[in-house]
Amino acid sequence: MTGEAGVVDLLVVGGGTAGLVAARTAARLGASVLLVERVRTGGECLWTGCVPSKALLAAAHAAADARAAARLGVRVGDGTHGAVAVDFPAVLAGVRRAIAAVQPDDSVESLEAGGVEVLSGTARFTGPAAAEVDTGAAGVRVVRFRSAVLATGSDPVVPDVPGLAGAAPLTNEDVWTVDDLPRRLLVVGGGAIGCELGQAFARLGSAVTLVESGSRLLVREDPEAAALLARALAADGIDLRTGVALRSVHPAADGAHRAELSDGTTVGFERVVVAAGRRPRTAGLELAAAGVDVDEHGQVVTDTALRTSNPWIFAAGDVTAHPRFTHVAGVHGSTAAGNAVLGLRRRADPAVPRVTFTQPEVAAVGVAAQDGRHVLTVRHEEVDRARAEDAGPGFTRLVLDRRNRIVGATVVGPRAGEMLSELALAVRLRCTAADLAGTMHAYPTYADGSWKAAIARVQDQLDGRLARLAVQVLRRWHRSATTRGRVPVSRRR
Ligand SMILES: Cc1cc2nc3c(=O)[nH]c(=O)nc-3n(C[C@H](O)[C@H](O)[C@H](O)COP(=O)(O)OP(=O)(O)OC[C@H]3O[C@@H](n4cnc5c(N)ncnc54)[C@H](O)[C@@H]3O)c2cc1C
Ligand SMILES: NC(=O)c1ccc[n+]([C@@H]2O[C@H](COP(=O)([O-])OP(=O)(O)OC[C@H]3O[C@@H](n4cnc5c(N)ncnc54)[C@H](O)[C@@H]3O)[C@@H](O)[C@H]2O)c1
Repeated sequence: MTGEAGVVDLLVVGGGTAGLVAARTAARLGASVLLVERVRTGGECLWTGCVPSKALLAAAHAAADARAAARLGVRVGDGTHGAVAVDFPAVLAGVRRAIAAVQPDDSVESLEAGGVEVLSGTARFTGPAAAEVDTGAAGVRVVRFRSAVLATGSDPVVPDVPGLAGAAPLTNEDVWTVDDLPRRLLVVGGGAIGCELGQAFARLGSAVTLVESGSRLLVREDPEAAALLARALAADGIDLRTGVALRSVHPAADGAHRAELSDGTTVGFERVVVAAGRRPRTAGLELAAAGVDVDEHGQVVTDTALRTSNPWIFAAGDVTAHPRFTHVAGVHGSTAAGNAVLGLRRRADPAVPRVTFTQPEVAAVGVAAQDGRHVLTVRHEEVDRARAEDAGPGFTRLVLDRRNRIVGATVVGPRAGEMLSELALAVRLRCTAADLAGTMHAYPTYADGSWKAAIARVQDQLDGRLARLAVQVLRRWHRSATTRGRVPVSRRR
């Protein structure tokens, strides 16, 4: 059966974060909006990404905190490491509850209440302003559109390693469905997913080996932040193998497997999770028919206003070359929809905050420390809250440009992600170290770290030759003015 609707103002392909926000934004602007989703609205973040991983980490961190409580004089059970019991099915039930709690916000009902028409099916382009949606039993629907937002997300990459397929590798898409806690878990990849899942499973009781082919974890972040995280993961019992790639996988006794690594060593495991990067989801979309270009990695190419090579088609979220985060998908979805419906050229904000939700959290925004920039670092040893809580190593690092504007920051420690928001605002508003130093911060908070760093910079400048001269002149003038009685008595000390 083929049906043809009238021309919609905006076709949105994909009902993950980017598509949901794009559709709602356009509907709020009065446009007629059709959102096509092939599986279920909510996308990766809700079902297989942020929400389940943060729920799993909450359980894992609770187990670790209980084990570490004796350090603060609090005994759990008989106080031994094994006294903390993890009920893995109950942990997974908690993960499902977390998803169910968030799901209504992303539901078809909430979209429809916002004025969005939702069609369940798989879209493909048939021309620069036309698409077909295969709805399964209800047949194919032809859609003509004035503009469109592509928001089809990304798939996990499973490397073509001999024998790996035989070990039934898990990815973020199905790791939530394992019935039993794996006794030995191999994690392939030391990016955000590998670090978060690796720490979660280690803290819940699996013996985890993490293999990363690069020379360190979190390759896009500050090297010292990555080093601190590596120490923390090792303290959780994770066997970290960096600079080593997975070469092949072989069956072993009792349904287990043996991995051979590029350094000649082997690792035994029951289950393997692959977190080795992402691939944009464009297969079957017939982008060529729509005149939409992709780059050599298959990512949809956009300009700064998120417009593709077809001026009426925009793209947002993981399918583009932009950093793969939910907040990026949401903000870019909104920007793309606004530009598409109103004909604007608003730019996507380049200052992207990023947080890896391990313990310690690793949070960063803007540019990393590099030559030619002024870098200020305050370590946990100088932050009273960290000292009071015996928080372990961590730091705050600010990166300044030549005019003392904050252009980047990295924070490693408890609640680093919460601290980051102030620094993201500082980067966006081009605040200087003096602006941050002049903003009173509550004591004792971890944000003391960034405050102290900014104050140190201002004090540094006051120690400069010109500043010292200015202070001397001011003091002399003040002294002579008070002597001559030109300054009111109330201002004299
Ligand atoms: C384990 C994990 C943890 C994460 N944690 C975080 C985190 O803590 N914070 C953070 O910011 N980010 C996190 N991310 C990243 C975040 O999940 C993604 O960046 C974000 O969900 C991308 O949203 P999207 O809308 O671009 O894509 P998606 O959410 O993947 O949505 C795309 C949608 O398009 C649909 N679709 C695809 N093709 C078609 C078609 N032809 N027709 C119709 N529909 C189609 C798909 O079914 C899907 O629903 C995490 C990712 C993972 C894997
Ligand atoms: N907290 C968060 O915001 C959060 C959490 C999870 C994921 N994410 C997003 O999801 C995206 C995907 O995450 P990811 O961790 O899969 O990708 P990634 O690209 O960040 O990391 C993948 C890692 O796997 C390594 N690798 C690739 N092939 C390998 C092999 N054969 N053997 C050993 N190592 C190998 C790579 O060197 C790389 O370091 C990230 O870009 C991130 O933005 C965000």
